[in-house]
Amino acid sequence: MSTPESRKQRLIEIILEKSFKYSEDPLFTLASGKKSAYYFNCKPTTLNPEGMNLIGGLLVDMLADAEVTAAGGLTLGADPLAAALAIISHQRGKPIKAFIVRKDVKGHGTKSALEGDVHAGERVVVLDDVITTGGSTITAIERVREAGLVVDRVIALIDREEGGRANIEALVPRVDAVLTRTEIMKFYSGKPSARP
Ligand SMILES: O=P(O)(O)OC[C@H]1O[C@H](OP(=O)(O)OP(=O)(O)O)[C@H](O)[C@@H]1O
Ligand SMILES: O=C(O)c1cc(=O)[nH]c(=O)[nH]1
Repeated sequence: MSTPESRKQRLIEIILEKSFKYSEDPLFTLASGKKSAYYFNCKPTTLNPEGMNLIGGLLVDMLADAEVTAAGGLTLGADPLAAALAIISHQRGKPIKAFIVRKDVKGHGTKSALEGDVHAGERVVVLDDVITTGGSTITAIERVREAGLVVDRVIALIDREEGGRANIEALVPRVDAVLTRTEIMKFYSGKPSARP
């Protein structure tokens, strides 16, 4: 039978196989403008059927005691996480709705910043696939609050452990990560010289 630890272990394997990239020349440019020799392109994991199923289950476990009605974050990284959580939470009998925070407020029609069946006063989780500086997550938190929702906590798939978590903790009481960079890199078998 699978345990949360064995499911996390399998998720790490998928991330290392599909999402971890290393390059010293050229370096990756990050959302914050920082440069890095490594990059987690999470989409091949978060859009993978097994990856989605594992992520949805792990998020449901992490939210077992949370009184929240919905989860979502800044598009695009958060979207597959929110969808996976919505489906698995429904299957487990405690549904958590998905929502999407637009990068740009829609210029016509509803002119909305948030998409989904969410309403002012609801208690929600803000998701992100990666936290580096926390800037993207903080943008999502601000938009969510502007819409009148209450942020219960933040959950990221991967915390790169570069200070972003502390930046978010200044705004939200609780910030969790499914995995940290350290937990993932323990299982990286690339050249030692290529370790971030
Ligand atoms: O903590 P930060 O310094 O903000 O960096 C992390 C953010 O960077 C990536 O988003 P990106 O801007 O690449 O957008 P995408 O998800 O639309 O690809 C990732 O999905 C996080 O949201
Ligand atoms: O900081 C970022 O922009 C970033 C880092 C990373 O590893 N993965 C990602 O999607 N974004």
